[in-house]
This record gives sequence, C-alpha cells and structure tokens, in this order.
Amino acid sequence: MEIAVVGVGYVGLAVGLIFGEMGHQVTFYDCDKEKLEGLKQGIMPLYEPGMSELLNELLALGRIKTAMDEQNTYRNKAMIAVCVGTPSTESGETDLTSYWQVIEEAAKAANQEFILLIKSTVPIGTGNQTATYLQEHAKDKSMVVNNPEFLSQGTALMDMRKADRIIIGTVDKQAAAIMSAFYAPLSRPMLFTDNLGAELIKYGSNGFLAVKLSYINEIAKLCMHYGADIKEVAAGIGMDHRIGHGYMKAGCGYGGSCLPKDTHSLIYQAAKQGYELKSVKAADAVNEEQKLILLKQARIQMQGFDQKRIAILGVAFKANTDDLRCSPAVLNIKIMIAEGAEVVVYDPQAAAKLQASYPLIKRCESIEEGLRAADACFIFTEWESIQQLKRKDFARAMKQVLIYDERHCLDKHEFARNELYTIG
Ligand SMILES: NC(=O)c1ccc[n+]([C@@H]2O[C@H](COP(=O)([O-])OP(=O)(O)OC[C@H]3O[C@@H](n4cnc5c(N)ncnc54)[C@H](O)[C@@H]3O)[C@@H](O)[C@H]2O)c1
Ligand SMILES: O=c1ccn([C@@H]2O[C@H](COP(=O)(O)OP(=O)(O)O[C@H]3O[C@H](CO)[C@@H](O)[C@H](O)[C@H]3O)[C@@H](O)[C@H]2O)c(=O)[nH]1
Repeated sequence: MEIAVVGVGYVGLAVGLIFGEMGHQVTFYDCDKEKLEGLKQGIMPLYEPGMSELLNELLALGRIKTAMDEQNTYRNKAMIAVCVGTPSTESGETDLTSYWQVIEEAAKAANQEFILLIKSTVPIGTGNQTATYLQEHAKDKSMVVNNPEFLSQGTALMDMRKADRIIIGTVDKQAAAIMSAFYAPLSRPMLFTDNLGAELIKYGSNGFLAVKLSYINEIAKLCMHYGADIKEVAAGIGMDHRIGHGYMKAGCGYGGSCLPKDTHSLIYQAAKQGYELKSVKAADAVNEEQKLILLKQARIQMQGFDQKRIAILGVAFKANTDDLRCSPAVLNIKIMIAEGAEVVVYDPQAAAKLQASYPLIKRCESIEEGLRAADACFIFTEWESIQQLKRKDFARAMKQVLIYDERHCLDKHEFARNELYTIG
C-alpha cells in the first residue's frame, strides 16, 4: 500500500518504519524540512533504540521516501497517517492547529480514495468532526479511522510489533475490513469500535496509568513514614493478578509528552461535559508534589543549594529516550540553579539538548566526571549505566556520599542510612 505519514516525531517515525517493515511504501512528510533532509540520508532527528538501523535498512530497500511538498505527500496514497503533535494549552484544551492543517491539506491534494488514519491523540469527537469535514471537502474519497497509538518512548518499535491491542475506531465497514487485513500480519488482538470509543480508549488508558502510578507513589510516601521498602511493598501488591506489576515503580512521578498532557486534556474535556473527573485530578495533584519531594528534603539536609556542586545523573523523562518534555529533572535543575547551585549533568542522550536550552549547566561526557567533587548527586533517569553503579563509584569521586535516588536505581543495602535517600 502507498502510505503518507505526516509528522515525523516519535510516533510518526515508529509508525512509518513499522509500516515499511510490513512491506508498504511509506512517504514521510513534516513541516520541518531539515528533518526530512536528514531522513533522506538516513539520519534520525531523534533518539529511539533500533530506529536508525531500521530506517537505513528500509531506505536501502526503497520502501521509504520523503516528500517536500503537499502534492507529493498526499497524491496517489491509499492511506494518510496523521502523526503531528497535539499539545495541550494552559487550560488543558488540546491545540489542534497542526492536526487541522493536515486534514485541510489532505482534503485539497488527495486524488484518490484514501483512509485517513488518526494516530495523533485527539480529543473525543475529533474523528467524527474529521469525517464530516472530509465528507464536505473530499467527497467520496475518504474513510476516517481512529487508530490510537499506545507505544512508549524507548520501546517504540517493539511496542508496535507486539502491541497489546490494536484499536480500530470507525463506523465505516469497508474501512474496518481494510484495517483488519492491513494489521493481520502482526497477529495482535484487535478491537473494533467507533471513533468516539477509540478516542476514549486512548485517553482512558493514559488516565488509568496516571492514577495507578500516583497511587503507588502515595503508598511510597507512607513507606517513608513507616520506614518500609516500597519496592517490596509494590512487588507484593502487584502479585495480585488483578493489579499486576506494570506501572508500579514509585519515584519522582510521571513526565514526558503524553501523560501530563493527556490527563490535563481529559480533565478539561470532562469539565466541558459538566463532569469533574476527580480520580485523574487527584493523580495529577499527587504527581505535582512527587517531583519535588527529595529536593525539599535535600534543601534541608544540605542547608540550601547555594555554592553546592550538584551532580545530576539522567535528565531524560525516562531511560532510552532523548526527550526532555515535562521531565521532572528539568524542573528540579531550574530550582537548584535559581538557588545558587552549580549543576553538572550527565545523560547519555539528552544532556546536549538540555545544555542548548540552559547554557548555565555544565555537561559531562562520563558519570565519573559528573560525580567529581560533587556535594550531592540526584538520579532522575534509570539508564542502564546508572543502575549498574556501586557505592565505590560515588565514594571515590564525590566530596561525600550523598545521593537522592529518584528512580530506585541503586542497591540501598550497599549504603549507610545517611548516604542514600529514595521515595519509599
Ligand atoms: N510520544 C509518544 O510516546 C506518543 C505515543 C502515542 C501517541 N502520541 C501522540 O502522537 C502525536 C505525536 O506525538 P510525538 O511525540 O510524535 O510528537 P513530536 O513532537 O515528536 O512530533 C510531531 C511532529 O509533527 C510535525 N508537525 C507539526 N505540525 C505539522 C504540520 N502542520 N504538518 C506537518 N508536520 C507537522 C513536527 O514538526 C514534528 O516533527 C501526539 O498527538 C501525541 O499525543 C505520542
Ligand atoms: O512504573 C512506572 C512507569 C512509568 N513511570 C514514569 O511515567 C512516565 C511515562 O512513562 P511511560 O508510560 O513509560 O512513557 P511514555 O512514552 O510517556 O508512554 C505513555 O504515553 C504514551 C503516549 O500517549 C502512550 O502511548 C503509552 O502507552 C504510555 O505508557 C515517565 O516519566 C516514567 O518515568 C514511573 O515513574 N513509574
């Protein structure tokens, strides 16, 4: 099938590369032409494990093209996958400017029947509005399918190949049949629903994950009070098959481009229906507090951050990505700098991006260099190389062993009580 993938961010690239791997002809398009120029030469605009290799493999097979204009993007395509960003505004409302721009362009330029595949996360009702718009502006040419994406950054390709479920949201029987055949080679469970159902499944899933994580984070705070170990407590709770072990790692809360944005959007959308979504609001409030628990503790223990050298290990919002969007590390670093700290950052993928936005930050090429002569160390991202660290690695480099491990990376049994602090 000839497919256009519009928006080459974390989702667009994963979608395009997996569709290419499935044997389809993929044309990438983005308003950022630099990204497209790079892609053409096999250069990834972002870091995601396995993508660079797959891109170059598919380029060599001739399955990937890039288009520099709308005509080459939308003409002669049987499917148009919309993967542009849908950020939330201050109020929580979703900004759909990019999304509608793509729909309008597609309606104008498409010259044959196509499936409009909505991969971007869009507010409930957007699929139906899109169908109405395309009915008027691309008559008899289009079928709208909400096919929300559930990949997580860092494992994007595998999450698509081994998806827990593929949701096909459409009222068009022909489109449902096409999508069923399209995804059949992946042999994953499929659920067919209408557009509204698919949109609610996407927001409902992220809302649920946020609630689950904030719940275990609150139990972690109780553990702090009692002196219990949250890792053991979470393991025991998760052994109940109705609860499970996923999304049970307590720490400095959820960041990234999705959970914060999608929970805010869900709360906003519910409020517009006159409904207060109390559980998700509570999860959001817990998450806000969670990000600063250890900073507040450190501020007291260190008698302020002024003129203290603080080593930061990991700034990405999670391991195996270079993404800094809503990263708890960034918020903490900004506060430390404002309070006079000298901040030294190590992150194998995201440090350069951070330094570009905050030139006051010193970037290190190695963990050892970051820890050298530090008064304290904060761990914000569970990179493999950070999880492997031992007490001696800190002891030989730092002024003293004082670690705030926001992600439970280290083995607490190696450290004295006043050397290592965690949330729970
Ligand atoms: N990142 C994730 O893990 C993830 C997972 C599932 C769903 N989603 C959803 O997928 C969508 C994309 O997320 P992302 O993280 O890939 O975003 P991103 O910011 O990484 O990428 C979006 C891309 O769209 C491009 N773009 C913006 N406006 C455009 C336009 N008018 N025409 C062409 N290109 C345009 C941008 O230049 C950018 O390259 C969002 O709706 C998000 O909520 C994201
Ligand atoms: O047990 C856990 C799991 C996650 N997190 C944090 O939660 C945030 C989000 O993590 P994760 O869900 O793994 O990453 P995302 O790439 O943001 O993926 C989420 O958001 C995507 C966009 O909607 C969805 O597609 C995915 O299903 C959903 O997991 C990160 O800050 C993690 O550190 C924890 O603190 N503890």
